[in-house]
Amino acid sequence: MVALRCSIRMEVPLGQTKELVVSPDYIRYLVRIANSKMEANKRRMDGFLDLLHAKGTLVSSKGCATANNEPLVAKKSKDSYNCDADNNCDNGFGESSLEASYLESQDPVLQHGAKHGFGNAKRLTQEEALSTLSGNTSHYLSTAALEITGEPIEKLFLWGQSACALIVGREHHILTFGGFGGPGRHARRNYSLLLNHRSGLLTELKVTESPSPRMGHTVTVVGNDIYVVGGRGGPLEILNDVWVLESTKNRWSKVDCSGDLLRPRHRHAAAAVDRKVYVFGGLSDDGICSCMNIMDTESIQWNVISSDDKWPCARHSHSLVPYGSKLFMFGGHDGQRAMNDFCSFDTTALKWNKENTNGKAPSPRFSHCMFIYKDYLGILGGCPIRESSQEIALLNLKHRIWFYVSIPSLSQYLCVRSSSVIIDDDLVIVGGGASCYAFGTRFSQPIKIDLHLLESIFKLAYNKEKEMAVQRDSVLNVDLGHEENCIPSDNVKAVLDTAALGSAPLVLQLEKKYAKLAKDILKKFGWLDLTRKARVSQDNIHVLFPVSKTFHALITDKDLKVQSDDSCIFELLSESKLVGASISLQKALEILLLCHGSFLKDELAISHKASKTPQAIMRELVSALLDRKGLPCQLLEQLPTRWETLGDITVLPKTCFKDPLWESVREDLWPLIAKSLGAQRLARQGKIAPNGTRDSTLELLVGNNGWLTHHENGICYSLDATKCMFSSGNRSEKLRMGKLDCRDEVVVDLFAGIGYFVLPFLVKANAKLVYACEWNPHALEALRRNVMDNHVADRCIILEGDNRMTAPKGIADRVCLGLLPSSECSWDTAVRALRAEGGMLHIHGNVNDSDETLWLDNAVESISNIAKTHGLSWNITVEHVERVKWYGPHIRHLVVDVKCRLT
Ligand SMILES: C[S@@+](CC[C@H](N)C(=O)[O-])C[C@H]1O[C@@H](n2cnc3c(N)ncnc32)[C@H](O)[C@@H]1O
Repeated sequence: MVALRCSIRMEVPLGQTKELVVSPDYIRYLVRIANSKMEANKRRMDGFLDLLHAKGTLVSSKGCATANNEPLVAKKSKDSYNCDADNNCDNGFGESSLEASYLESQDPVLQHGAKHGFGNAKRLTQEEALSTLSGNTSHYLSTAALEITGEPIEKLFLWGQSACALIVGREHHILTFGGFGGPGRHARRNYSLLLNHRSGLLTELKVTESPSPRMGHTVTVVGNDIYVVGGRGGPLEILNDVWVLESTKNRWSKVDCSGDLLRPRHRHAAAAVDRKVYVFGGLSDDGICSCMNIMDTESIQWNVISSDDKWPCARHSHSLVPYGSKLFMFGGHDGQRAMNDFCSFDTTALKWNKENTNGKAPSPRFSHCMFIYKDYLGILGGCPIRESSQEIALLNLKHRIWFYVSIPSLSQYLCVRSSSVIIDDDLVIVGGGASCYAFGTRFSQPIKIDLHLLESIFKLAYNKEKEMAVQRDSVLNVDLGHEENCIPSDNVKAVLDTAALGSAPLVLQLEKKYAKLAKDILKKFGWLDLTRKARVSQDNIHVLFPVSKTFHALITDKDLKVQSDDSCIFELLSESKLVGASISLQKALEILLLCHGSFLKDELAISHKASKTPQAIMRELVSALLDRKGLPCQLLEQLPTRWETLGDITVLPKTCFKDPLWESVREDLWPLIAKSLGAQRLARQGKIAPNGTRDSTLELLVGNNGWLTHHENGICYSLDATKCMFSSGNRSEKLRMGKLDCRDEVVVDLFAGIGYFVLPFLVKANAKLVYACEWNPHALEALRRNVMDNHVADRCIILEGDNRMTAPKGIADRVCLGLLPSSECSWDTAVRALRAEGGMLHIHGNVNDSDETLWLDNAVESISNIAKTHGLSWNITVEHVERVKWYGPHIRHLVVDVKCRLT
């Protein structure tokens, strides 16, 4: 049967073997509708993109679900999800812009928002994590994308693979087997890969025999052996075979099992305890399984355990992990919906139990990852993709409390059908991805998450929870009245539980009648925190004064005694007497105590603090650093107020951190800046070198290498940003070139670079052929990669060397001359490249705004003269002038489209 998938859940049958079931007219009708919908969709997307540009708010935004946050799910049949992908999508707009010139401080269009991922490749210190916590932000754990060397990273672009930890030599590695995806045409795979998560080295295990290609199988470690069970080799090939890899011998061998054999299945879950592999659930040809099959790896025998009333329901795409003699199971899909039940299987009693836990249980999901790290069980990712995809749900197995650690950068990775492996303190996530009809297939890069702070985070979260419970029970009032010589207890009620108040900003709450008096005293002694506002409480009875920590410390000092017989205090309570009166600090404190004050956390300030901008976070962190190092706070004026992102590198403008004093703290500084901006890698822009190769002088501040992939206008540009420039200011011009219709044209780009215009000509304008001239070896390396990555290499001829020597002659319909400040050196070459009948030249140049007419006249005249000297009788006209961007004060980057026609 051939059908047209015309929307997510609707299919239109078109034909079956040797027979059309609809008329050709009907097919034409469908194609017409489909095309007009695609057109309408494109217009909407273009409009959306333009709006984002106009608002200057284009930020990196990866990993999306549908509008209602439901996953886009492919259903093969009514009641099963046995599709090859859990379908969700990437919106393809993972881009932002980088400005390479003077414009970085001038053009508001380029003032794109900051990147809001909070991933951080650096291992946080405990101190940093704690300060982050007390700052009330919840981004505690650092994530880092693994930089893969050895085998191409595409080999790891798989989902439905399975992985485990394996010791090779003395080092732990990750072994991953099978899965769907891989380099070239995606397919089910059967290669075994070894990944060193520290060095990023990826190698393929050379094995003589191997299980057949598959996905949705399991990989389970038993001692030194690794067992692969079942999986799906194809729509009609559901498997139940068992293979073992003897890690010491690099040999896979098929296990000849006996006993109550496993029904063929995929998307089951497996875990091992005491040399037995336990398999639960999965999808079989007969439906979803609910049995527990146990394979004893010593007797090589399968057993099935029958269900009882506590038996969990049938499911697939769930997860199972061993912990002592127990197996914990979470989530999965029962054919109707995603689940979030959490139960355990006791491998000694062979019984299932529903687990009782405290705190909010993780949201329902399937195809997620689950792991055990020390006494924590963690869950992350899975379908449906929603906000919770940016956090790890953690269960403290001792206290049985769920808590959550938010890692916003996780949203960049599709942790769907991925594998998670714990090695030491690292959680490594390999594989995973999804496909959706609208945006195609996307695979996740391998990442690692440093878990070493988990214990501290739990303790803090736990204490905070306790503290909130204490607050809820209003037990914070500490009575001071028991002390000798103190004012009687009914006179003084101050909330003084310092530990409970922690480091939060405080307010002193007083009845309104004491407001004026208290304010005067607080002001007089500098205890009022002037950065926050005093306000009336919600009950309208009290006034809340923001107070400094010093004041809180003074008033909670044990030695503070209020002299009840000191009549002067009561006299001073009269406002008129206080004004101008000279009172001691001791007396001032005593008066305030008499006002029945209580200390509360300043919830308003806390909530403001929680939503701090990256600028504010940066200022706070750097200010503390300057303080620690004894550097002047005036340096704060050199903090950047804006930045750009290029691929995953956050690029600061070249104007920031200029003072040489910053050099002395650079080791501490750059990681802090990266942290405040949520950047994986950080760089500072340099001037584009005014040399023939227009070299980048971008300085990498955090990160090891400058290679990145930047997406713009639906094209992916890879480059080493420390070697080659990338001007986002030219974006509109790239768009304009991409909008041309070049399908019958031969184009020559005389200054191809990494493919700035070559790619729009090929990918968007569908040029028949593009000759790309370039002489910079770094740009050439990127260009070669980019034409491959954008699948246009077959229509691009790369000519290495000086275009004046290499450019073809008499064949071009269009020539692009994208060199600044001037491309005049190759105008002659451009004219000679055009066909004898003429064509179009796109001439770039930097032009003083008062000289524009002069420049245009000069261009037309020069091209006419050059044509004449080559015996070409052309009529030369200016078709269009594009003002691309301001390059410097009064200097514009212009492009003139010069049309050359045979007269
Ligand atoms: C980087 S792009 C220019 C992009 C942008 N319009 C600008 O200049 O700001 C220019 C490229 O042309 C290359 N180039 C300059 N002169 C060249 C020549 N005579 N032959 C071949 N390539 C050349 C440089 O190596 C560089 O990669």
